[in-house]
Amino acid sequence: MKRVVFVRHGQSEWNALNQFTGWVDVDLTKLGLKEAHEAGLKIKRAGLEFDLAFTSVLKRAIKTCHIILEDSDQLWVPEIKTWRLNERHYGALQGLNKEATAEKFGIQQVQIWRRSYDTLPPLAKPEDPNSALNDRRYAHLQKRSIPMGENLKITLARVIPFWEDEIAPAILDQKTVLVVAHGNSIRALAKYMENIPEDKIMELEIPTGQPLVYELNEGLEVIRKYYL
Ligand SMILES: O=C(O)[C@H](O)COP(=O)(O)O
Repeated sequence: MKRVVFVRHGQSEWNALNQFTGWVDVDLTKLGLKEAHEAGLKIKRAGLEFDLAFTSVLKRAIKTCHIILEDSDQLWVPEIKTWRLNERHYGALQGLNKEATAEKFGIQQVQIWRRSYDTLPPLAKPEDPNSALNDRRYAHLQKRSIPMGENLKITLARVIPFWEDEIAPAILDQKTVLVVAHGNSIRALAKYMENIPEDKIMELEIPTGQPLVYELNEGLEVIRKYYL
């Protein structure tokens, strides 16, 4: 039987402040570190041994990945980092407080921005200091003509090619794989793997720091899914 384990990073500084985060590269909080250590321990206790780990290019996921591998005594495991597993880019919402934004634009609008499948967030302007990030990571979006902000549909369209090209072949090659990513990149993967319809995916929430195991058959269809 084949296995892939998804873990959303531990609580980040902006999760704690309830701010839209997206591609802003914030660190883990103390609680986030604790969640990562607990995830590592759960994986160790479950006897899960990985052959390969994948994570994003954002430090909250990378650190969670390293803590898990260290605490389960598997720090040797080869690791691949990719922007394709990043959190969805939250456009001009990045850095805004979710509650204050709901007070300004209404709870319903904010819920649409957060959970609608194909509504884009308000787009960030590249020169907007709040969109952070004048850095090379934005070049990935620009080069691919992806707008400065993603909905789940666009997120899925950039996550799934990576699944198809890198993760799925590794699993088919008998490798047990760890994927440490983000709420919305994991939702995109779950939607694809479980064939969850567009109007149902908005109900799926991914908690921080909880290892989610998918058992798969030879054709990579989901047999069973459970949290450790
Ligand atoms: O980027 C963020 O703000 C969070 O990590 C995910 O946020 P969401 O639950 O509002 O999509």
